[in-house]
Formats: sequence, structure tokens, C-alpha cells
Amino acid sequence: MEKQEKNTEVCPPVDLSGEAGWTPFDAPSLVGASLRFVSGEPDGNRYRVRYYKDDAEQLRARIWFGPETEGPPGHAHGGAMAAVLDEVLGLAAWAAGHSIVVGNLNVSFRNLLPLEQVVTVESEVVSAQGRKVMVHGRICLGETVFAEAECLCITIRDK
Ligand SMILES: CCCCCCCCCC(=O)SCCNC(=O)CCNC(=O)[C@H](O)C(C)(C)COP(=O)(O)OP(=O)(O)OC[C@H]1O[C@@H](n2cnc3c(N)ncnc32)[C@H](O)[C@@H]1OP(=O)(O)O
Repeated sequence: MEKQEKNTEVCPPVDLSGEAGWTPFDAPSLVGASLRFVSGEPDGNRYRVRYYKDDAEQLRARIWFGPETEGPPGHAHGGAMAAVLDEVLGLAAWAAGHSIVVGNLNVSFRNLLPLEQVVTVESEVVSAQGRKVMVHGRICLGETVFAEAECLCITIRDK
């Protein structure tokens, strides 16, 4: 059987700039440098991401799904979208002052997401009661929603 060659060419730079009124958000200075799965290769072929807060202080991300996130031909893998929602919505709870891990993530895939396109992740912390913090979010571009999620975050117990 013929072995398929892996394409190792690095994709060209992409524009991850935010919208008017957004301010850059430094995720590693809040949670450390451990979030490498999504954010760890800013010039690579998996994801490229940049975080912002909007004028309502909600976390936003501009994200490019590279060829290494492929699932259906030419489009992002559902797990790749779920990983992004896990990171961004969890981070949104941290950015709102809650030290959490994600306990439950419910994702609905609404449209196929074409690769090598910059999209937006929106998030909103909708409630915080006891140890439970609910964050909603979606991956979208203009009016098109690719995936939306409800994320139940649980605050970490004091050791
Ligand atoms: C340090 C920097 C981190 C930055 C992170 C940002 C983004 C990254 C996000 C992630 O990827 S986190 C990694 C994925 N998540 C995990 O691996 C979490 C693994 N699970 C756990 O560690 C524990 O199960 C958990 C802390 C979520 C809960 O365990 P606990 O023993 O502390 O809590 P407990 O089971 O007593 O539950 C507390 C409450 O939460 C509820 N709960 C817990 N897990 C739930 C769940 N999965 N679904 C629904 N409800 C849940 C539970 O019913 C209960 O409700 P009540 O108080 O009303 O009784």
C-alpha cells in the first residue's frame, strides 16, 4: 500500500485582530501556560487563537482552525470544536473570577466549519450559584453559528 506523505508546510499568517471595543486578554498570566492543546502553537497548523474581552467584559476569541483540525474533508472535526469551547468557556469563568474546572460540556454542532477560516468564539457567564458556574458560548462568523455550547463549571475545592 502506498504511504501517504504528511504535508509539513506551515500555513501563511492569518489576521486574528479583534473588533472595535475589544481589548487583548492575556490568558497565560491568569491561568498559567498549561493551555497548550488549543493555544500552544500560535504559528502552527492546528489552531491559532487570540483572546479578547469585549466592552461588556465578556471573553471573546478569534480562532483559526488549521488543516490539522480536519474531520469531514475540508472542515473542522467536531472534537476540535468541542476542545475550543472547553478551553474558551472554562477560561471565561476564570476571567470572571471563578477558579474552576469544566464538569459538563454540552455541544450542538450547527454547521460544518470550513478549515483555514478565522471565526469568533463568544462567551457569556450566565450564572454562578454555590460551586456551579454556567457559561454559554458559540463559535460563529457573522450570522452563521458553527457550534454552540452550555458549559457547567465547578469551582475547585480548597485543598
Ligand atoms: C489551572 C488553569 C485551568 C484553566 C482551565 C480553563 C479551561 C480548561 C477547561 C478544562 O478542560 S478542565 C478539564 C476537564 N475537566 C475535568 O477534567 C474535570 C474532572 N472532574 C472533576 O475534577 C470533578 O468531577 C469535579 C471537580 C467537576 C467535581 O468533583 P467534586 O467532588 O469537587 O464535586 P461534587 O461531585 O461534590 O459536585 C459538586 C456539585 O457539582 C455538581 N456536578 C459535579 N460534576 C458535575 C457534572 N459533570 N455534571 C453535572 N453536575 C455536576 C454535583 O452534582 C454537585 O452539585 P450539588 O452541590 O447541587 O449536589
